Amino acid sequence: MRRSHLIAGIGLLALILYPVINPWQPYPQGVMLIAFLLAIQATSWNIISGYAGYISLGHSMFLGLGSYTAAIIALHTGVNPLWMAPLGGVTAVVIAIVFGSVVLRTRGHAFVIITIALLLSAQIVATNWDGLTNGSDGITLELPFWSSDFQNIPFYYAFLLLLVLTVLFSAWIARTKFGTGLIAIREDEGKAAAIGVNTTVFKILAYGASSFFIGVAGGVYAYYQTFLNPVGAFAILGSVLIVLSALLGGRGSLYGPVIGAFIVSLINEAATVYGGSTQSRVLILGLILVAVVLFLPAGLLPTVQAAWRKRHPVETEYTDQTGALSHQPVAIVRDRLPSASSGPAGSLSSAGSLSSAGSLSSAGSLSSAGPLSSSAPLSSAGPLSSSAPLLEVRGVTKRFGGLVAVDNADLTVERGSITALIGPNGSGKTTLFNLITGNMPLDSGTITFNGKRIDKLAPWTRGHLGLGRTFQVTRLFKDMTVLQNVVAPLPDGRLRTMFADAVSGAEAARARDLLGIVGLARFADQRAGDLSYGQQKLVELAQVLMLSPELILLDEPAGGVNPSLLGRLTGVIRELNQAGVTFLVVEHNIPLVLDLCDPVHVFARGTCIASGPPALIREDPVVLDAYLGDDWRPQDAHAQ
Ligand SMILES: Nc1ncnc2c1ncn2[C@@H]1O[C@H](COP(=O)(O)OP(=O)(O)OP(=O)(O)O)[C@@H](O)[C@H]1O
Repeated sequence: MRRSHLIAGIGLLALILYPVINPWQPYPQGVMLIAFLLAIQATSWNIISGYAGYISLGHSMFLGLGSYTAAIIALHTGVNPLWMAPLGGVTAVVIAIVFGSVVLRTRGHAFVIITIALLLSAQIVATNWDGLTNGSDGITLELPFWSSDFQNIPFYYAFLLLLVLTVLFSAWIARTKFGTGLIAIREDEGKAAAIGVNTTVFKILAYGASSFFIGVAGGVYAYYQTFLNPVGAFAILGSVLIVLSALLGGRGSLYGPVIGAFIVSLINEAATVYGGSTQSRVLILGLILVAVVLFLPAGLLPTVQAAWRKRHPVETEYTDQTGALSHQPVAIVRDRLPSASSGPAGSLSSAGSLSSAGSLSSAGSLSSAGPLSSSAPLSSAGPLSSSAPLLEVRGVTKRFGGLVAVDNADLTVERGSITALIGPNGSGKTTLFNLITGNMPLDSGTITFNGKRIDKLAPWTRGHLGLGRTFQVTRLFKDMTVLQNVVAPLPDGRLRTMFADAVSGAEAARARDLLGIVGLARFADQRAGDLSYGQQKLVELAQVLMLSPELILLDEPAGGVNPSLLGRLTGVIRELNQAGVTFLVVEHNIPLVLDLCDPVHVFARGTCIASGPPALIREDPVVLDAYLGDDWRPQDAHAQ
């Protein structure tokens, strides 16, 4: 990255000096400033479509909105449109946020089509709102007040300045938790919500942020052109050029859209000049688009960077299944948990059990007894003295069409327990997890967490309240590093938290501590997708711990995990439980469940048919029937 910044800095210096060295050449200056304009648009587009993964094919709408705003105000007030350009940015942001709050409810192809519809609607409004826009006759502005001898130079520097600001803005976003959240949304929106990312607000803000500098540039562009009409201002080809630039250069990277925009602008200009007709450029650009999609799906910059990394490999550690075990035995976990002297009653004794001074019913929360590291409380757990259950599910039902996946189910999770939820395949366990964490809405019933009704709350709000979960199949953000994955969760929805540095000192230290607890600290800087499946499960646990959860829902933690790593996993669960974290575990590995959990709830056909300590559950004929007999029905449980 440092090398990229250096090259970008040298390139910028050359661009600043170019008109000084070559002041009397308006044509190349004009070509360059149009390239800057396209780069501003592609870099802005990258925020919503590259970082967050919501592809907009109507982004040139914001250029038109900025142009019209500056032109209309200039026309009515007599002020130079250049000074009105920032208002073009404000208009773009307002429109983006208002419409974004509606259209961002869609995703995939639907979102792409709606953004095109928005662009065309803007064109229709501009054509028909004669009183404001002068309709299809368009608006003619005064010529620039400076000499035509160096007419392009002020525009050249204005667009270059805007481009620098846009790139800095985009780089800043990428460094914040907001940026990490956008990438999390792109990679797995459901997972992002589960780790506290308010996906609705993030997407709307990203759409707004992606429009501002385009709107400002639109104001400057109106003055550069001195004429604008609806067809030119809201042209679909403009949007296609933006998308092509970002795809060619490298969507999601910082400098990729800029590089792509420079290339596309030059090809566009060459095709227009040498291609015989302006239509030939459409054909040429279309062919380039096809070639990029087929042969350069990641874009130029990421492909070059990958080739560079291949030629200059960095020594990385081999991440075998047992790599974590061999270097960080479970015992190290104890060292990182609060010692008896580090906090009030309720700390762990050196033996790893509760000291006599504190029990699960002591007034102080174990989590508040002391952080895992000096900076980080393990859990935001409320007072453990409360005798009320931590989680209560009452009469919850969820239907998928005619299938009743969860049928009037009740479930209680006591504070400080490791509660199991077992049952045959398809009995509704994962669906119940999804209902508890808010990944899907329930049809009826109530869910109370820590005395508060949560069944109507968004998944991220439940996360902020202290409800964490892991998934049946790990859902790490595979292209982020292990450390970035662990710092990705957001503990609250405050703007201050959102715009804090993604990997800041104290937080990074806390994340490394948590990785130490699961025995993977030395893999912090490796790509998460390169870890073994079992290691990814452990990273996911560390990730959830960043939210300081009171209750962690583990969906099949042992599934697909090498037996050697399984010992570490259960060891970590026990240690965390002793430090105050409550667990609800869905698991098919029955020996593991009976060893680790108490109580055990048994689910069949969407409802709880038996509950009790493992010794009783092991012997229960109803449970054996539910697992073994296909013809079993819930009423059989009552008949026994
Ligand atoms: N999104 C969905 N749409 C339709 N049906 C679904 C959906 N999710 C789950 N189901 C159905 O609901 C029932 C319960 O599924 P669920 O995944 O909750 O069971 P489970 O007990 O977790 O199973 P397993 O142990 O195999 O993971 C199944 O019949 C499943 O096919």
